[in-house]
Amino acid sequence: MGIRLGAIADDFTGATDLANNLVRAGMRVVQLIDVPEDGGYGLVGDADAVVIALKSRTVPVAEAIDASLRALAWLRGAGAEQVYFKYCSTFDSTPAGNIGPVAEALMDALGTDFTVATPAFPDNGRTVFKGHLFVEDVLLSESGMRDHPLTPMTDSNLVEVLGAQTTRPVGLVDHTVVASGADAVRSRIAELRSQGVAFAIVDAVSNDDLVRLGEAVRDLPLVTAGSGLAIGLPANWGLQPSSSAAELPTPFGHRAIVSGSVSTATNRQVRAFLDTGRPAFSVDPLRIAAGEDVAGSALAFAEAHLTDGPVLIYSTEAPEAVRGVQRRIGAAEAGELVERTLAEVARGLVARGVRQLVVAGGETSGAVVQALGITGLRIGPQIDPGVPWCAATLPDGSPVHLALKSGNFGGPGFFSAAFTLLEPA
Ligand SMILES: Nc1ncnc2c1ncn2[C@@H]1O[C@H](COP(=O)(O)OP(=O)(O)OP(=O)(O)O)[C@@H](O)[C@H]1O
Ligand SMILES: O=C(O)[C@@H](O)C(=O)CO
Repeated sequence: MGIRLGAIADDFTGATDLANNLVRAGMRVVQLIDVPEDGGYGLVGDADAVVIALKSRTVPVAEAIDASLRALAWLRGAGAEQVYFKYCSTFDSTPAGNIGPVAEALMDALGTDFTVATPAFPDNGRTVFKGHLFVEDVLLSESGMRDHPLTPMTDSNLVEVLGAQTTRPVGLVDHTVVASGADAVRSRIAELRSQGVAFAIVDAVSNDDLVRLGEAVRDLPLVTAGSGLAIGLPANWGLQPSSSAAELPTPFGHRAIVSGSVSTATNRQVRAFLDTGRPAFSVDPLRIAAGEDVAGSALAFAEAHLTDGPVLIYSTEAPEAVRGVQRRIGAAEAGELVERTLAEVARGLVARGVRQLVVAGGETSGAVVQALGITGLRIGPQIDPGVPWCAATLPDGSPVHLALKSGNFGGPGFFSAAFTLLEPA
């Protein structure tokens, strides 16, 4: 039997976020890092859903389309009955894309003329009302996303934002319809379709809205969304929440955290961890740029402290300090140097017996997972909304537990809470 749902996520931590919501709603899920070469269908096992993690959010449009179509072909080969294109709950994109152009390419490949779009994820404060996206209590355009270096979001009206990225008409299924139930949503979709509308932004302010929407989109070959819509889909295959969907092997080994995220939530989490007095090593990008062996120093520090871990290795700094570094050595250069160093640190930690590793930051997670040679993740229990523990196998065959945290996810005590969750009850 093939998989039920095949998903394509435009970044690493976003893929884990989606997989987490599917698991919580009852699906067994495998997350793959990029499209497997040479088939690789053996990785699927007994999974109900496969999420392929791409790094396509901010690459040139043609590259994003190409990677997404390769992922689609693989998922269809695995038997996917429905396809889910996952983007960020803050709709991270520019007028050039990549959400609109990728969605259009997937629609064409699937031979469908219509899909829905909603980044709503109420558990993390993302809601859509009258087509406008809110982050907690403020409009997207008034949130921190307005200053994002790559995808500044200065318009909260998603009908307009998506409209600028696609040649096809964009409509709205508004909240009065969603609140009336799945049949009302289906009727509205039929009406929009008859008017030649190709995309419908769908309002959702609660999990109940997403469950109703999930039921309504049962027969669409393609859905596009943040991770929120995932809570409404497994029931379409008769699957119900069950703790066995999130079972992972027993964890062992040393514990560490690698944080290259510079987001507000991670800054708070690093401060809270430092306040506990546990061992922590700060990675300074300027020392890396000066040619010092910062990874070596970090690993020497970690080695001395792993037995009283978790140990934190972090480059996380407040925006002011990050801007200062970027002015000195350039944003792209700083990012690359830090990612390379933290990836080397992660490899060294694993070589020193770390088998429970938390990584903070989407780009950082991508660099770490690639450096560790991991090709797939089995999704386990949720630490905080959007962030589960995962189990993976290293190239030498040994197991490792990983938690890949999006920059803005998780409560202040996330780092300590993550390890507590793995302890026997
Ligand atoms: N102190 C620093 N100075 C400059 N750049 C840094 C510093 N620390 C980390 N970086 C870079 O900033 C980028 C952070 O991106 P990353 O995606 O890992 O985290 P994030 O943006 O906070 O989280 P997310 O993308 O999950 O929302 C990386 O390229 C990282 O290498
Ligand atoms: O949807 C979200 O907010 C996250 O899964 C994400 O994509 C962060 O990069």
